[in-house]
Amino acid sequence: MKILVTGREGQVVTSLIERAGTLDGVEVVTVGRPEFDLADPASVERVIADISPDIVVSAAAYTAVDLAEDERDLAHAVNAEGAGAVARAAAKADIPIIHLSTDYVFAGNKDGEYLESDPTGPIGVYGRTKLEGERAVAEANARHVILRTAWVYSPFGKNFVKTMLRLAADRDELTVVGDQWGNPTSALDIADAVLHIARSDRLTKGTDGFGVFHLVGTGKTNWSGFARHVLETSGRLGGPTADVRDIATSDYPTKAQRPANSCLSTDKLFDTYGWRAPDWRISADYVVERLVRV
Ligand SMILES: NC(=O)C1=CN([C@@H]2O[C@H](COP(=O)(O)OP(=O)(O)OC[C@H]3O[C@@H](n4cnc5c(N)ncnc54)[C@H](OP(=O)(O)O)[C@@H]3O)[C@@H](O)[C@H]2O)C=CC1
Ligand SMILES: Cc1cn([C@H]2C[C@H](O)[C@@H](COP(=O)(O)OP(=O)(O)O[C@H]3O[C@@H](C)C(=O)[C@@H](O)[C@H]3O)O2)c(=O)[nH]c1=O
Ligand SMILES: [Mg+2]
Repeated sequence: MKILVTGREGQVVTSLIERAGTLDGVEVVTVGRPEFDLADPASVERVIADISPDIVVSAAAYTAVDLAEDERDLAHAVNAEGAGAVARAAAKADIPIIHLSTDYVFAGNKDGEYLESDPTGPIGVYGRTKLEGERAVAEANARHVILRTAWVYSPFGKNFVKTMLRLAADRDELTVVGDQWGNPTSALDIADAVLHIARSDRLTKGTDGFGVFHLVGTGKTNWSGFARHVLETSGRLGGPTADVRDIATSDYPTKAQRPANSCLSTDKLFDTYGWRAPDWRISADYVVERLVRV
């Protein structure tokens, strides 16, 4: 099976290359700039047609949440138009698409976990453009699996875990917001789920495996709880550590507003595909271990 993944150095694409390497009969081909630019729909169509994959995994996106507030047009071109172009090219080739989306499509004012059927209501440009992307994908290709994930970290690229470890190397105390709740998710777990779905009969032969699904680490925390866990594990392994002090969102001004609660229920994915992520602490420990033992 030949899987085309969009993006070259992103967390999810890098994790997919690593995890697919453990499987027989799975080939991952990555595409990225300059030949494949989501802001240039003609390049998207050309490259996907040339490679002629069995399935497309749409993992590339404009992910700079704060910068997106100032670069609305680019974020829209990449996350909405670009995603639509990828799904259209897959439809033309008569193959399914697995597309990555985000918890930031929700407003964050629900009590408890969001279901796939809950109303969306993004409160920032990034979330808004990702929601437009979901709609463009669904419209362009009936054979779509849209995976909303959240708070992604990994040994690769830029992410919150690496930021906390970097800051802890120079400071004794970090201040981190304690009033935004969500589900930390390892990109390596996302890769395992994507490969499981891509190889499942439900996707390749069935008709009930399409739609929107939530895919996040099991268990919830807030950003300060996440940071504290990461730095405790790191300290235990001899890596950088620091105390974490809870602050309020209002004490950490950012350009973009973020949801206060974007915890997602993963029952639909489990019921449909039989896959659930490990407890977020288990996955976080594995990544921290890799990061501090280099
Ligand atoms: N990071 C997170 O916390 C979360 C991410 N998601 C979603 O998951 C998916 C994967 O995220 P993640 O791996 O963390 O993303 P990263 O920010 O690590 O990587 C983004 C990828 O997109 C590529 N890219 C950006 N702009 C373009 C463009 N114009 N044309 C082609 N490629 C482009 C980058 O290319 P290059 O390799 O050249 O830099 C990179 O490979 C995204 O859809 C994201 O919205 C959802 C929830 C949380
Ligand atoms: C670095 C730092 C951040 N923070 C806060 C800011 C923010 O509310 C929270 C997380 O910061 P980040 O900038 O890493 O998070 P952010 O870029 O908002 O992460 C989001 O990225 C996009 C792509 C998604 O799709 C989301 O699921 C989510 O992962 O922590 C602190 O309180 N203290 C700190 O020292
Ligand atoms: Mg320190």
